[in-house]
Amino acid sequence: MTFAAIVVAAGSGSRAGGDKQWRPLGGRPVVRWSVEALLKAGAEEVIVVVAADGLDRAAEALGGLEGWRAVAGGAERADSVRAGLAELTGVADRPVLVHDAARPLLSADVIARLLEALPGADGAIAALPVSDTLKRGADRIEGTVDRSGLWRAQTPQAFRADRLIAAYAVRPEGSAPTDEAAVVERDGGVVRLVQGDPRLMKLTYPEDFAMAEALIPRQTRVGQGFDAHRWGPGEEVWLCGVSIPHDQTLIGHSDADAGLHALTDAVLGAMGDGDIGDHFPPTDPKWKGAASEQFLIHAVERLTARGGRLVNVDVTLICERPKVKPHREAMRERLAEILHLPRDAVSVKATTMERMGFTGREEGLAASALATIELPA
Ligand SMILES: Nc1ccn([C@@H]2O[C@H](COP(=O)(O)OP(=O)(O)OP(=O)(O)O)[C@@H](O)[C@H]2O)c(=O)n1
Ligand SMILES: C[C@](O)(CO)[C@H](O)COP(=O)(O)O
Repeated sequence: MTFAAIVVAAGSGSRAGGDKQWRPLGGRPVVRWSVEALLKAGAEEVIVVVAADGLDRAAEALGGLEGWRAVAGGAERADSVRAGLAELTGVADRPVLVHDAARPLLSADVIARLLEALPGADGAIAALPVSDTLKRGADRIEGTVDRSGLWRAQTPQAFRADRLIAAYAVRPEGSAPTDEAAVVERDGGVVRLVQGDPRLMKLTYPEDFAMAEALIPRQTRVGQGFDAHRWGPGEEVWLCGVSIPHDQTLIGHSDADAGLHALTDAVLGAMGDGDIGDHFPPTDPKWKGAASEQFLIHAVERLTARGGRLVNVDVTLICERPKVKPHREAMRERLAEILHLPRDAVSVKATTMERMGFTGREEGLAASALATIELPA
């Protein structure tokens, strides 16, 4: 079924500390989640209603998406919805879904349920039955409210466009309606209740962001990295971010910390984001003698920008000498610091090759690493 959508994002978000629609959630601006979900579900046009000074921010937050346009809203939510309705094009009896940008975790299932429920009614809204006992009062209980038949209204709320426009055209005295269903009910319309979704929670208070982050569906991925460097004359070697006195050093364009290089590749690998050479070409003089920590930090920053997080890392150093064990805890501590991980999520191990191969002959040292990450699905 074809439909249009209005995403209202013109509020000030004062209870959340301001500007909640532009804040990142799982690596994407809050407003982008719903616009993407509606476009993916087949919305022919999505009108995004923003504050008068928010048009540039909308362009930035929704860059790369097609099928939406922004329009300035008003002082009350109802004014913003009216501004969105005025912008609609297309057939008058087409369904329109009105949705709060502040409810980012919108699923295709909820959209489908609303569109299925609409024929034969004036509207349908996503809602959840009240499941807690309800009390009335201020600092002490004045009564217990019967919760049977009570629902918590969510958005989207779906209507035939012409029906909603007609209902909003009536402007009775009194406080502004807080949702579309109230407007259509007041106008004598029949509005159906459709099963909502707890994940459609409205971001209202600062603490709601942590809750929403936890509700984002994530996929777990594993990346692997391997690196080797040749031994040469020197007095110290850098391994996993720690300097170890030694009678040789590892030769490389940077500080040749093979442990950090393998780990950087493991993080990039888990993201499908190329390898360390793509991001820090060895031909670039900028990286000559560079501390390899910055390569790993860069990889983790790219992960964070995509809304991802590291779960654990595991590095194996392969060499006959130096003995790694005396430095292992310092390496774990340094990696835990760089990666903002608890120590028990960081493992550093070492093995010899029993004098076999290039590490056994002490021509070079090798390192292999695994990284587990979580990315928004
Ligand atoms: N004049 C307004 C007021 C609200 N909204 C939108 O309506 C949705 C639900 O409103 P609410 O969560 O209450 O947002 P704010 O009004 O922004 O929050 P607050 O009351 O804390 O300032 C939000 O997506 C908000 O951007 C809007 O488009 N125009
Ligand atoms: C529309 C709404 O999300 C339904 O629950 C809600 O009424 C909007 O929030 P507000 O705080 O009342 O503006």
